[in-house]
Amino acid sequence: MGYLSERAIADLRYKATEKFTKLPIPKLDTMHSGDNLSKLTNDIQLVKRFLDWDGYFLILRPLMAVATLAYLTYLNWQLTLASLVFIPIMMYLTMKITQPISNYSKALQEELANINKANQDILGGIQIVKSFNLKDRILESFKGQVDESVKRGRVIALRRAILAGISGFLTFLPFIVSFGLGSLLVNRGSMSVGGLLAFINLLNQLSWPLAQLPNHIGSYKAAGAGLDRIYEIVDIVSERQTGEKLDFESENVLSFNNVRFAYGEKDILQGISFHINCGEKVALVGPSGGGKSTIFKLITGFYQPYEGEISLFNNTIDKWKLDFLREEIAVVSQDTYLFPTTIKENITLGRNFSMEAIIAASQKANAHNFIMELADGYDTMVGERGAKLSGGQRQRISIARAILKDAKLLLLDEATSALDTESEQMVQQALEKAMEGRTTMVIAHRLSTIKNADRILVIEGGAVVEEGTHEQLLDKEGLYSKLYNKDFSHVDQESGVA
Ligand SMILES: Nc1ncnc2c1ncn2[C@@H]1O[C@H](COP(=O)(O)OP(=O)(O)OP(=O)(O)O)[C@@H](O)[C@H]1O
Repeated sequence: MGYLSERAIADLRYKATEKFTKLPIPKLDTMHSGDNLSKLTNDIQLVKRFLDWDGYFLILRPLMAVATLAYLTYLNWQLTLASLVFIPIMMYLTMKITQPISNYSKALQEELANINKANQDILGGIQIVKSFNLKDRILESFKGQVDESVKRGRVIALRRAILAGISGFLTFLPFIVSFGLGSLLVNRGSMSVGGLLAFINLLNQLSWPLAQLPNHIGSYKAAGAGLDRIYEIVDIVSERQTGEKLDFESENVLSFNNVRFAYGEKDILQGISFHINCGEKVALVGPSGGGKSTIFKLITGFYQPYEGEISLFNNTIDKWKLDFLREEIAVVSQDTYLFPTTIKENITLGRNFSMEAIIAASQKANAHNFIMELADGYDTMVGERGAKLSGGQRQRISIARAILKDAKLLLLDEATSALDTESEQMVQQALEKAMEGRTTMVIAHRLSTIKNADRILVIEGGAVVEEGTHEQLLDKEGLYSKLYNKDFSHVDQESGVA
């Protein structure tokens, strides 16, 4: 049973974790990682406890009871019948009392998941909690959740305790009956003292397993509730796995044709059309919330469905197998995620590259020098989420990653977070190197990137409202010119670029 339980739990863990890698991003947007982790730990633990312990007894004890019952009947069927008259009552009460345990267990597991969520929010936002002095407020609401989980746990404990009491009492009754009735039979000479003692001894082998049954049934119900919650993930329909590996060689790298998209009820893209040819650098600019990042999310196939047509490398996105398509798209996003491992592994992401190639990519990304200054160079551990590196260093690592990937299409989301001037320049140079000779779409926040682009798309309210080069757009005196005058004209004057 131990072997089977370990295997089953490992399979369940793998199945749930694998599912997470296949979940559609819109679905993941609606889930909380604290709840997900709770399912992978607390709920799986419930199932494990049942398989390790109660499952075994749930099979063994009824078998023992049946075998014992057969032998008791053989010894003296009248005494057996009289002693076991209480068993159906016990069974009935057990069923009645354990019935709601699975619902209570589910409620308890949900409350434990809420506690996990709160823990994760507190730990993830610990600097905000401290700097905004949120400690008391947060702990107060956390205490409320803990108290609620205790309340729900107590309801289950109370049911189990009542059950244990009733079953303990009812399993005692057969002994009283068999002692009383058995003594009469011995007096009458229709049973020997030895026979009665053997009967009572055996009766113990029947009533003890039956007395334990409610506990095992309670655990079975709780495990079922845990399993239900795990299957809430496993049963979600995966992201599309169909499609083909098509040819990446194409002059027409990317095109949107009248694309409309909504997050749920909220319309975001209102019929966007544009195309990018091989080798072009196109900058997306426009007011916050206009839909620039949403365009990236559609290109990588993260969000569906949409209206209109999106083509990559001359084929509509639905013809591509997404895994293959993503091989040739490199994304550098604003919030760089680094895994808690070495710098080298964060750049290669587990793929096989020669050290020369890794160094060359890091040099282009302006990262090599700072990496070599670290105690363990490329083998330096970066800490959770890259906590041991500065914001600019993290960005350069993610640029090195993208350069090494050497994908045909680069999607860059320039960071808006403030970096000091030197770090900013380093990142800027790294981005320019990454874009060299590569088809690039960049959500641009820096004037130099915008000016270097072959074309600029101005996005507002989910539509391309202007398109052209920097000079052409300034001449139009439209939205771009307004944005430029508001955000950048002073930069040009200071740097003497204009
Ligand atoms: N996952 C999501 N679910 C629901 N709404 C979303 C989601 N992501 C973005 N939005 C909404 O879609 C709109 C467009 O967001 P998007 O991130 O594409 O804008 P953006 O132009 O990139 O903005 P910014 O320049 O501030 O990054 C916003 O109103 C935003 O609130």
